[in-house]
Amino acid sequence: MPVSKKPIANRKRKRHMLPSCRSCSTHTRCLLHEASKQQIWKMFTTGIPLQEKDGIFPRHKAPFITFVLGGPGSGKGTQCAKIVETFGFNHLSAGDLLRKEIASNSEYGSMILDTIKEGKIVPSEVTVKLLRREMELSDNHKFLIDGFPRSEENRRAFEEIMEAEPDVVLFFDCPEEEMVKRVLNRNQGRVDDNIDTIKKRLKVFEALNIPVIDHYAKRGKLHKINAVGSEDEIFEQVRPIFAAYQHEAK
Ligand SMILES: Nc1ncnc2c1ncn2[C@@H]1O[C@H](COP(=O)(O)OP(=O)(O)OP(=O)(O)O)[C@@H](O)[C@H]1O
Ligand SMILES: Nc1ccn([C@H]2C[C@H](O)[C@@H](COP(=O)(O)O)O2)c(=O)n1
Ligand SMILES: [Mg+2]
Repeated sequence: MPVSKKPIANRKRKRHMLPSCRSCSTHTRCLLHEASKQQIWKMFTTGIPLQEKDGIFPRHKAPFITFVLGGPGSGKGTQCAKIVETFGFNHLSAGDLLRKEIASNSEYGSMILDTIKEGKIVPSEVTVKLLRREMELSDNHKFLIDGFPRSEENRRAFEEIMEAEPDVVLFFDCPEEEMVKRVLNRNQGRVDDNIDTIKKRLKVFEALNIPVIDHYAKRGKLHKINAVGSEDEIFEQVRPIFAAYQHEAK
């Protein structure tokens, strides 16, 4: 499933619209440039436009963040596609971003591949860095963050690094036997779609993801969806959640 509708070339161009350091003409890393990016992020998460003197193009909208949770094969990606179509969100799948890192032979690629094959969770700083990069490059302030946070460590890292919390958390609640059936029928060539890895992923989901779900339930942010039924039936439970927020998220 594509992570972004925009071609890479356009996304790169957008990054170049960001100001470079005042003291150099390149976009290479330097302390001033890093500070400038920090300012952009601060503004992005607070929604407070920077002043003219900051030398940064102002963005006026605070991000609207939805976390999409559920076990392996519960239908997160399928429902995200429908939410994008109906409500115009930018869909960021943590799993897709990690698989892209593997495919691009990045410095973390082999570690990510080993972790995914084992059904375990990739260290949070890697995943949060990938999400943050996509969010910084996005023109769209409405984000669906699919398959994240997978653990309390993921959740805390996001809150600390991004200085942001989700507005909405969706939980697709699906029985294990249904999830196993769906994953084994998925046929997308994923290295983790085999019975051994699925069993491990289900254990990791119970041990690490359920506490995150409980956390957001206690904070009144969780929307539990019954993930059994046709795709359209499930979407009819999702639709009113975003319809209610549509004004706020615009
Ligand atoms: N309501 C549904 N009924 C039957 N099959 C479904 C339903 N929703 C999705 N599927 C199918 O189940 C499989 C898993 O769905 P999907 O990839 O959306 O799950 P996921 O939660 O994103 O899984 P993962 O965490 O492994 O990425 C896909 O083949 C999808 O077409
Ligand atoms: N926050 C995340 C999300 C995903 N991963 C790894 C481990 C998952 O089993 C795999 C596939 O994710 P999915 O496409 O099923 O959402 O990616 C992770 O480590 N941390
Ligand atoms: Mg998925």
